[in-house]
Amino acid sequence: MGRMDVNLMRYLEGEHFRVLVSCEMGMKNHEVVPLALLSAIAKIHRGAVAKICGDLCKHSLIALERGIKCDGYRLTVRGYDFLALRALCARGVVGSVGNQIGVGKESDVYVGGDAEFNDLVLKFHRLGRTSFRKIKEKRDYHQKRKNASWLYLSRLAAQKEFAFLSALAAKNFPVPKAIDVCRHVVVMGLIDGITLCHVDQVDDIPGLYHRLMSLIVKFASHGLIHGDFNEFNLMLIKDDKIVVIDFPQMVSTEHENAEYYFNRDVECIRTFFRRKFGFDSDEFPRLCEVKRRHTMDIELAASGFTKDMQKDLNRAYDEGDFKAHESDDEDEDDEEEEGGDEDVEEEESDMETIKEEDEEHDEEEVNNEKKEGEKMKKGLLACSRFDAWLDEASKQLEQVVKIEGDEHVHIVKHPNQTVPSVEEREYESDNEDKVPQLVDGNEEEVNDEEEKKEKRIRNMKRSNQTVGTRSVMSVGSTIAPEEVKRRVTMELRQNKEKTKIRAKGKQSAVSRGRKSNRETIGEYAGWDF
Ligand SMILES: Nc1ncnc2c1ncn2[C@@H]1O[C@H](COP(=O)(O)OP(=O)(O)OP(=O)(O)O)[C@@H](O)[C@H]1O
Repeated sequence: MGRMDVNLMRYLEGEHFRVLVSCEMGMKNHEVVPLALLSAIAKIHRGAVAKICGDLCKHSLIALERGIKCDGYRLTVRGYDFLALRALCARGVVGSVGNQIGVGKESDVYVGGDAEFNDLVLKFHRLGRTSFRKIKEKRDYHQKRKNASWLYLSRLAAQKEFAFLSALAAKNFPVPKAIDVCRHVVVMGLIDGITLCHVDQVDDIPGLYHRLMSLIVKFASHGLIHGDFNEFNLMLIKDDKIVVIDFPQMVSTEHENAEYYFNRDVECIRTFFRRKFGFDSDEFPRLCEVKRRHTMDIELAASGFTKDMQKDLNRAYDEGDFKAHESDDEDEDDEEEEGGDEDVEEEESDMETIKEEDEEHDEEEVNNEKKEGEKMKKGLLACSRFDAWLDEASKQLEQVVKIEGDEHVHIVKHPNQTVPSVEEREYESDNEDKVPQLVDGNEEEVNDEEEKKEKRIRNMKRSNQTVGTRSVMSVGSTIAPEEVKRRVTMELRQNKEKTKIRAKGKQSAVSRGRKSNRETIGEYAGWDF
């Protein structure tokens, strides 16, 4: 029994714990949590999560598991301990962790201290650890809660113990003081004594025997049967007083096997006294003789620790089976209806926020798609307008060719064109060469005479028509208008046929990652225990 090494906690940053919590959340529904899901839950970039996971793996807080269908991380026992301790530290309940003082079948018990260094006990429930490896063969995604997790069972055990400790202390039963519970850790008062199994000498053996039998009767009169009342779960303190430290299988006196459990408890004590102290007594209580005065069993049943939880836990204790709370369909329905504690609610709300954000993201995408669609529409519209314009232009071109005949010149009038001023006209005539012209490589072949003719006609037209400088088109080209039209339409068609450019490299990976995240999160049916 050594010391718990918690030094590492000092060096872990907020993001480390964020990823740890995400792993815990992911493990509610998954056997292993894929990196993509971790990143989605933690809302940290996948690259950063991968780095953090590397750190956490190095310190055995999580472990990378390679599955048949997918690789992913699982929270280790140490990681779960750290999560609970951190939360308890944050609450100001725990200030230090010391030596291990006890190790049971289903728990590790450490002595610790609060912020003022007052002694306390930290009991880490480890339910299912004995058969933990069994599940490895079937490691893969959970089917709802078909495969129980040790996280669930350990947490249940801790909740139950805390609920019972608090209730029993309130009725003046000799039990440790219940301080707090977080995940699988119960914080309770330290009992300064030794377990009965280690006691070799007692001053008043019959007195101790009677005190123990009275305690069994007191439990029964409150409607409870301990179920595991033996020398390992009893501690002897100053003045030979007894403290009960563990009650994993406490049942109601209304239980169908109540008598059997009651007699078993009585027999345990009788056998122990006979074996250890050679003390035998014919006086021992019987359940039928006990008068029931309180209904603690009913109160405890209503304390949030539901029947199904109890069933799960008892099966796990009885069978020592990791999959103990794997339930048949009927049970599962019940659990889904009844299950739910504060922690779960918190995590559900966490998940809801994640879902909401995802929905927002979806909406954004839909909006983006709409926008893109509109853009495309506009593009197409522009295209059809362009086609129309092209037809119009080519018609006009043909007309020009017809009208001008061998003059080769035409002036197009634009509806928005205004009549240029005299100065403009003079300037234009002076800078005729600078006017944008549609020309081709055969321009040199145009002889001076033709140029003069053009100028003459242009001046003539200007004097009669409303013409602007920018509307001037000089057709000195030898390319046939049909050919121009053909080339332009061909170019247009080619543009249309161009395949959509796909995002490649990093950008593509990011969008693929987001898509797969959404799909993975979509698999959740909410936290269901
Ligand atoms: N409040 C406490 N104060 C002092 N010691 C404690 C306290 N609780 C537990 N221990 C020590 O830890 C040991 C194990 O505790 P406990 O019996 O509760 O664990 P367990 O896992 O339920 O054990 P098992 O199921 O094997 O009986 C005890 O034998 C006792 O020595």
